Amino acid sequence: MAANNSDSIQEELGEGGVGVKHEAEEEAEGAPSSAAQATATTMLPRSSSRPQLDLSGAAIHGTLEDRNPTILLPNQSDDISHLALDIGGSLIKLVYFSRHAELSTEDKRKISTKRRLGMFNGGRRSYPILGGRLHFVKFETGKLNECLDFISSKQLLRGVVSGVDSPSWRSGAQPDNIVIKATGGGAYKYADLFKERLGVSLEKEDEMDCLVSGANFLLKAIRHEAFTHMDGHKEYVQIDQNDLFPFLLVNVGSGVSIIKVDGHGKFQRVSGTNVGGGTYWGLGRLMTKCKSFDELLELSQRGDNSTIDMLVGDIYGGLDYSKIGLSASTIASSFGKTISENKELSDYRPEDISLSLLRMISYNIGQISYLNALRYGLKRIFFGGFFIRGHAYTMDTISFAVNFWSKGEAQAMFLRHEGFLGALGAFMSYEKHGLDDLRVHHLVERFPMGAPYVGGKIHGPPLGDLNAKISWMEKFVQKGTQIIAPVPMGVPATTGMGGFERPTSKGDILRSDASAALNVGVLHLVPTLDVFPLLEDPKTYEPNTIDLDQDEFKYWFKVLSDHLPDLVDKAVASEGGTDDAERRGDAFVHAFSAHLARLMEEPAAYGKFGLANLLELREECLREFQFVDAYISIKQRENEASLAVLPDLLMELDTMNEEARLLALIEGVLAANIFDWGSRACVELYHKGTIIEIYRMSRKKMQRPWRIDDFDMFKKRMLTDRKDQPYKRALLFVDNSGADVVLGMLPLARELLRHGTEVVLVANSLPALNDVTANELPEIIAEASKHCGILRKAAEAGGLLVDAMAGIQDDLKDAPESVPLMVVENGCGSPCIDFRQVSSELAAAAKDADLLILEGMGRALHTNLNARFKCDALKLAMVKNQRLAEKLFNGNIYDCICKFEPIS
Ligand SMILES: CC(C)(COP(=O)(O)O)[C@@H](O)C(=O)NCCC(=O)O
Ligand SMILES: [Mn+2]
Repeated sequence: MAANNSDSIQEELGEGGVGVKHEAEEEAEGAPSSAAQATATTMLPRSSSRPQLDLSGAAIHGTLEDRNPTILLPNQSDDISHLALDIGGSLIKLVYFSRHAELSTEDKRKISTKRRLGMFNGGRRSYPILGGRLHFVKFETGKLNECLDFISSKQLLRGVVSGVDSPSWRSGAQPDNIVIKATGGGAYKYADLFKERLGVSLEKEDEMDCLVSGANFLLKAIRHEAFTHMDGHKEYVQIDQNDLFPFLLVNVGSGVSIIKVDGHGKFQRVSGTNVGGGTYWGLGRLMTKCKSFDELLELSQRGDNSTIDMLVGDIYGGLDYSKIGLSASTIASSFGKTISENKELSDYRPEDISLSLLRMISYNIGQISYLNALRYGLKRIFFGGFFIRGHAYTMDTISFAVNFWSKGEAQAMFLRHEGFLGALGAFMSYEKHGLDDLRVHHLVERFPMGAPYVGGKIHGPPLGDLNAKISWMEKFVQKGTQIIAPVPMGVPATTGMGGFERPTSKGDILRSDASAALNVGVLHLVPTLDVFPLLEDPKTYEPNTIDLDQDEFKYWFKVLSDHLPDLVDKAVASEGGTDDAERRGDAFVHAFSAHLARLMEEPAAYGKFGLANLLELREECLREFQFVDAYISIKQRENEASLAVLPDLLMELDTMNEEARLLALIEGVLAANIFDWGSRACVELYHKGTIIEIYRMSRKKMQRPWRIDDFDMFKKRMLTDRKDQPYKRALLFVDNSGADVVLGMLPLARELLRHGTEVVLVANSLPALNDVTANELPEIIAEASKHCGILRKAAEAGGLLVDAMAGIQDDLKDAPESVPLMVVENGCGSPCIDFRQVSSELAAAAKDADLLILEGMGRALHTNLNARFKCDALKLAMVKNQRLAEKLFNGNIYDCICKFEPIS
């Protein structure tokens, strides 16, 4: 039976603790020193893959009372590379790309590591675009001027190519030479206006071509793009790239196009119908006086179509027509009831009219689509176009029709970027931009603050200007409940038509498009992210260990909400505790809480969401409000304190024999993993002792067997079975700063180096809680190297000590060549790691690795506990959460996990 550390750890610190306040805690409560501040800003450059847009001067147009205020961003200064348009009958869809700032100059360490890893001339495709964001914006065609203003005010033409195939990424071409890609009928109709107003020519792209290439791109490059929607339940569909074609693509715009897609560029428009979104909007506008499509759609939510539609029951005196399987509530004839009643239009409720119209048109589209799928023997139908708008009833109705008539054989699927297929296709048609070769892991979806809180109309990308963002947040706080609360709806009594039963939608949880707008974030193009090559099977790999079902989500919602006050205190202090920092802190709390509330209401709102995503979302929100590194001073304090005792620890270890030392090293890693500022229980412990006291106590409690204890197996591999064949290269995924890395992982790295194993320390690219980052490691290693020849030689060999050791006397000149110690960044800014998206540096380092050591709860328990690799893997962590310990191991908080998974 595994030992239970929990009581003893609490007791030891509760009673035995000397009552000295944790040093880092003191620092965190006050403003950090200016030195700490300076380091915070100089040591941690913003990630090249996650830049901030400079959108100063952004203004919300309209009053605080507006539900959907227009936002104009006049001084957009990003280097916009491409812009493409789909000008439809009702809406103009605009897709544009903003390129990231130049990558910062590589430092010596990185260059040296890359050389060593053979990363130069690595044969990687080089993208003309190094990284950036794809933005999605829409305008009503009737308000074309707004679109033109938007393009010119945001200088979207600055980087557009002149001469389509020779992109000039930087300079603005003379307006007369500018050509932009456009599709849809408006590309013809409004060509002169574009020339006149903006001086640009529209290069027309075939609409069907664009729809298909847009859909193919989305299905290929975005992980959770397609989903089913039945009975109010949304489920993301994993698309197998090798089994995508053929499918039916139904684009429901003003009219409807039905296209059979057989491959990239291989398709045929097989049918269509003139009864589409334009019909709904046009008839609806005439009949209800609604001012916008969204208003009409929202009206339908409160409608009851039985007052307008003729039902089977109306004909059969309230009875079913059971002989042909029609229940009394089936719609026999849309709008049929109105012929027998002596009523005027004004006698009908606009809500009911809107719902009858919506049902009529959705069923019709579903039915025609099904018939075409039947015609060609297709099982999958993807629906796109702005008619759908993420509207639950529309999707349910279409799905119901497809399912009913095909008797479950065919499946209706929807796309999150449904309205932008044509515009994306036009965008893709620019040649040589390199986007055609993107894969799922190259696009990361983020949810910057601008995106979540718009009710459909944001004219521009997410707010990049901090002030605008905060005002937006403050505004959101006032409007928040309105936006995030479920839309109250009555369950309509009847819906079917021509043989359809009504969908059994859970009416009260369905919602309008207002918040479905959330589902489209901004796609970040991150061409440097790779699939980790040592994953045994990337296709079946699932990073998250536990499923965030409703219950689980509720629990983590509470954990993260409870942690917020403490986190925001630290974050504000890390930025000097100024008024500005306070204001940003408030905005951060509201933003993160709003995301949590949104997810609580609809867990699938942002695609398939696991605990790793939730923890990353918190970090993203902090970054969104420019909290660069909330735990910076805590990390520095803990590093200093740990480095001070490292020489003693190393000396003690060196007195042991190999076996005892290996055990002490693994114990050391597990014990030091207690320094985790993301765990509530641990943070409470820190009040009860100094860093060193807690570390000593934690070590003392390391009784074996641990909850999972494969140490003997690991020891056998290291010291007995293949002692003469040491591992060639070990990747050590390090976790927290301070004792965790200094007293835990570094001594273990040293031991591996001693065995002749090259060691690559893999650390976060961006800060997350108190995790150590790749930028911070070289300095820590340089400090540690002052007291340890093994580390020093290896660090020198790994190019880590370029300048840091200047002035230190060289007593190792004659020592033999050492295997190198290197540092690479993992590409993440989260406490967890998703091995489908890692930095190219890490992917290159993995090439010759035959041992992985994953450390910490985030990387080895929340994610990757069940991940299988192509080489030996050792997973080490202390479980610092009672519920997780019970759930995963039937154990207790502070249990330790040492899981060794050799490949043979
Ligand atoms: C955020 C963490 C995954 C970090 O753990 P680590 O990887 O540093 O070991 C962990 O602290 C955690 O799951 N915390 C939340 C649960 C809690 O407060 O108990
Ligand atoms: Mn951590």
